[in-house]
Amino acid sequence: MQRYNLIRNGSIYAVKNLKLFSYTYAFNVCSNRKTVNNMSYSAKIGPSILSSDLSCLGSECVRMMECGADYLHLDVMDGHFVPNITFGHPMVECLRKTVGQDPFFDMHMMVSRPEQWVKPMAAAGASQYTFHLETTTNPGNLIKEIRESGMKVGLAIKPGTTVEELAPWANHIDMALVMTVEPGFGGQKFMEDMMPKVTWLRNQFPSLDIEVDGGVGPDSIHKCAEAGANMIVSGSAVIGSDDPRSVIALLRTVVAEAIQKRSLDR
Ligand SMILES: O=C(CO)[C@@H](O)[C@H](O)COP(=O)(O)O
Ligand SMILES: [Fe+2]
Repeated sequence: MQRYNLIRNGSIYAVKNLKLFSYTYAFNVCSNRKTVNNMSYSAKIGPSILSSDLSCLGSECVRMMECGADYLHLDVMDGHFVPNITFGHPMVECLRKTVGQDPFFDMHMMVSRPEQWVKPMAAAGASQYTFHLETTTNPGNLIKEIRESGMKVGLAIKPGTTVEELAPWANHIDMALVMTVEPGFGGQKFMEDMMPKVTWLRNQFPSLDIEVDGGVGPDSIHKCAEAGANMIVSGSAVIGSDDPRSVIALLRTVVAEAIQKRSLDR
């Protein structure tokens, strides 16, 4: 019942924007892509597999891709930067063999000394290396090392870190990650008070991929989309659902509609 209501709300939102839909049909939410007004990002949903049965990670990754995920968000925790431990590059190597070369692996590196895992993660098949600004004194050098290893660069900030601290690096990275929970555990409550960071980043850097992570699901996606996030990590809301395909589709539709609206408002 709850899912039905949310989807209905999504439809009401679409009807309100019917006028926008008519003359932008060529690049509407069906293609999930727009390139007008120098904005070139799209809505992407990346399930966090942290909430899945960890003894079945390979099949869970395959299942998420089959349910329409755009990418996979893999949470690496070292028990030092965060009070929890997950897995490292050997697991990524196994997952890559299981899912094949296509799925995009966004590595959320919740580790101290992220420099030490760049090369092993690249060799294991990681697509993007998202490190925390709080963990290094030399982000510029780390960004360079990640690029030289052939991966995309993501830069994450914890709730207590200001977005102004991230800003000097924004033109040098592929994606900014605004954490919407304290990193360390899945299933926490979404922190709505992080949304001004997303809004600020979207205004300052109109083409940047902006990811939100933590407590994001059908109840919080409208806030994220309106603020300007386009890469959506969702763990328990997707993995714990009886119908992950519908949840992924709903999240993507809400974000795609917000992107389209923003492009036309400019
Ligand atoms: O990085 C983290 C937590 O530290 C996240 O990726 C969570 O694992 C997302 O799970 P939900 O909050 O959506 O359940
Ligand atoms: Fe994460």
